[in-house]
Amino acid sequence: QESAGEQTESLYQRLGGLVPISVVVSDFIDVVVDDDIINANPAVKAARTRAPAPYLSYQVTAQVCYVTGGPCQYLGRSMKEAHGHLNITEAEWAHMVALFEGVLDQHQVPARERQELLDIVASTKGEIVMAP
Ligand code: HEM
Repeated sequence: QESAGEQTESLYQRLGGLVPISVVVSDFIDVVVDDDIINANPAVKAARTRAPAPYLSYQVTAQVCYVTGGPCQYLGRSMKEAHGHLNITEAEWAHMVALFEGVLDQHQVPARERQELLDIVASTKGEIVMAP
């Protein structure tokens, strides 16, 4: 079972499915919405009324479930539509990645899955970072 299953298991399966994914995403969103460096961006702070933490957790969980091969649909906006007006800077991006790494470490996500998640996040940078 081990040797046959391992090659074909999706990232979604290797992460343990929707329960651990939703917990990690929710913790990550809570850390980001509480963070002083991220909240120093006035457009991001202002967007919190429109997009409160539970809503972001829901959308990001659906997105992660979907892109990792899980049984979800992501029906939210594109990353460009969701972030284009937020003037997110390189420094804010780097800080968000560090916060995400911290949450992945807290939850002891294994090295391979951790790297795949970081690669997925990195692949969205061009659509999200709008300022130098
Ligand atoms: C520094 C980095 C980021 C910041 C500060 C940030 C902040 C935000 C904010 C404020 C919103 C709500 C925007 C609005 O409704 O006006 C939002 C939406 C969203 N973000 Fe991010 N975000 C970041 C990176 C990411 C990344 C890396 C992902 C996933 C790969 C992501 C996924 C989403 C999703 C799925 C939504 C909801 C889209 C919708 O409402 O349709 N964000 N983000």
